[in-house]
Amino acid sequence: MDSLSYLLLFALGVAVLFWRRHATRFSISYIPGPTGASWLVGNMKEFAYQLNVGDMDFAYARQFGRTWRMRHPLGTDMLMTADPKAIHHVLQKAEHIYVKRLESTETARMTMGKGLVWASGETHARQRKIMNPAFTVGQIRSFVPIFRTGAAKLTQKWRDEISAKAASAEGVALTVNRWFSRVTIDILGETAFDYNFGALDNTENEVTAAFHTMFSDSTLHPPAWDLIFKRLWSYIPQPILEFMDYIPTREYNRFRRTLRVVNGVSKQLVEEKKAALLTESRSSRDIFSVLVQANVSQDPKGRLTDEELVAQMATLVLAGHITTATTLTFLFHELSCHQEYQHKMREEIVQARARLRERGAEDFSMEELEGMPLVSAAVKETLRYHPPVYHIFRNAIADDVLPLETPIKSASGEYTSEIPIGAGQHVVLSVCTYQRLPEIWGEDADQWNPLRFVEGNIEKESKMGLYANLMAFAEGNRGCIGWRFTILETMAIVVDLVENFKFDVGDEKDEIIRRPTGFMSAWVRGREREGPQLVLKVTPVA
Ligand code: HEM
Repeated sequence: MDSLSYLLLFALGVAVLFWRRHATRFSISYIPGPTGASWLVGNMKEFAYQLNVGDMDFAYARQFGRTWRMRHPLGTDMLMTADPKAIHHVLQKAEHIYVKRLESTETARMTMGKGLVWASGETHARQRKIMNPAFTVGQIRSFVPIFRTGAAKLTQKWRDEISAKAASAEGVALTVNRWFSRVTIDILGETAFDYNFGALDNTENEVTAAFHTMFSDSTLHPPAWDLIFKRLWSYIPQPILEFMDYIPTREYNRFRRTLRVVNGVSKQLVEEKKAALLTESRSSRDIFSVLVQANVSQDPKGRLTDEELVAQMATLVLAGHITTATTLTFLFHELSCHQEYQHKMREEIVQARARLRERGAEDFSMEELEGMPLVSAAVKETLRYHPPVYHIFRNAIADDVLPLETPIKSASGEYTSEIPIGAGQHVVLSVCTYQRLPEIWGEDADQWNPLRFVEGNIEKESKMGLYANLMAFAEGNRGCIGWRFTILETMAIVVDLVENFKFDVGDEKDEIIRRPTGFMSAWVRGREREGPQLVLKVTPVA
């Protein structure tokens, strides 16, 4: 497309936007929120450029309460909420009204293809029905040995690395986030396709190389024109939006390059697996085999096409590895800052290992991993305090009334627990703020304290989300399909690493910040040029 076409598309979008804006009978401009934003970009620069993910939300929640308004580009309003009742309504009760924004689904299409994260409506229901059997408790249980093998391999790699660098009692500095990316991608290869990506063995693996820093290369510090351009997507018909595949900018080039590499590998694997399933007598348990089996047992209309099968693989590799690697990164950052807790966790694991030996068992089962209270609490608390998906974006496709637990001042000045919502209204669920509400998590909600999950009654008192009262995995029909997978995988890795190594802060001077790169990621303040990193001092435990 040439520049004139872009301009026409832009003008068309602006015209539609104005038409929609004037046509709507609903306005949320009475809801308190920051003032002084530019008409063109709204508060979106502040939103996308915050130094530390969540700082902006926490400040506004303190100033305006659990629900506030922000300006979107071109003079429109966006509703932000951390109110549990509103979140539950959007994701569960009225999820048919609050659908994913085109901006999110198009980004998903460009990065993962037309798989589960992209799909909506009936296509989503059909895809999800076929994907669900691959994520049952029984299926995840069968993956535990793979998680443990990945963890053992990482442990051995670190031992080799440390010996090569002549370990001293002081330990050796390792850039742990890169290793977490590699181990999680290898585990996904094994569990999803029964395939070895070889990321732990080979730093130059094409898939890991494509993913490495993809989001920071593409989404960190978006230019103003892109923020405005994205605002128009909701008003452009979807088939026209697919022309964005030809836009030659940093973000879109990077997405295309990564999807090309991942699709190349996925296509080859899909062909190989389909052929193997026809000839092999044993039934494989990897996700792809389960998918193909579930697919053939469906009536033809309900089946996934080959293109959709390839897209599911790219979806799982992307959605499944970056999020888990991020959780591991922040968990070990916190453990290195909380030595006492780390020490207690190690004792818990050593005792569990002793019980295992007494029984003559070889390795921890799913139940034994889940039965370590301090390990489990550290995983939950990290997902609470550092949720990799910190915002969930939705767009109302019909008029509705949003219920609130905490009332706000209405347009007439009275307090109300209901916000009239017009079709087309953007709603952002602030997961990071909900997970810091002192009324739910306690007065120390602004601190990483896993003991709240050991001593408190959080999970009994409230029933939000898929796991531990957290919104980190969302909920409803679009809630994370991989939540059990990631919890068990994280525990399996943490147990091995904490049993074998002691973790200390790499450099006391480093301030670790959470940059907004699609998912949040760990960076060192002042050294942003070096990309996402967490360097820790790692010392083998005798
Ligand atoms: C700490 C790790 C993870 C976190 C925090 C996380 C979080 C989320 C969230 C919040 C959503 C809903 C997004 C929305 O509705 O806008 C989601 C959806 C999804 N997640 Fe995860 N996820 C994690 C790990 C995984 C893993 C390991 C897999 C796969 C192996 C996975 C696969 C998916 C898929 C396919 C969806 C789309 C589900 C649908 O729309 O039906 N995730 N995840």
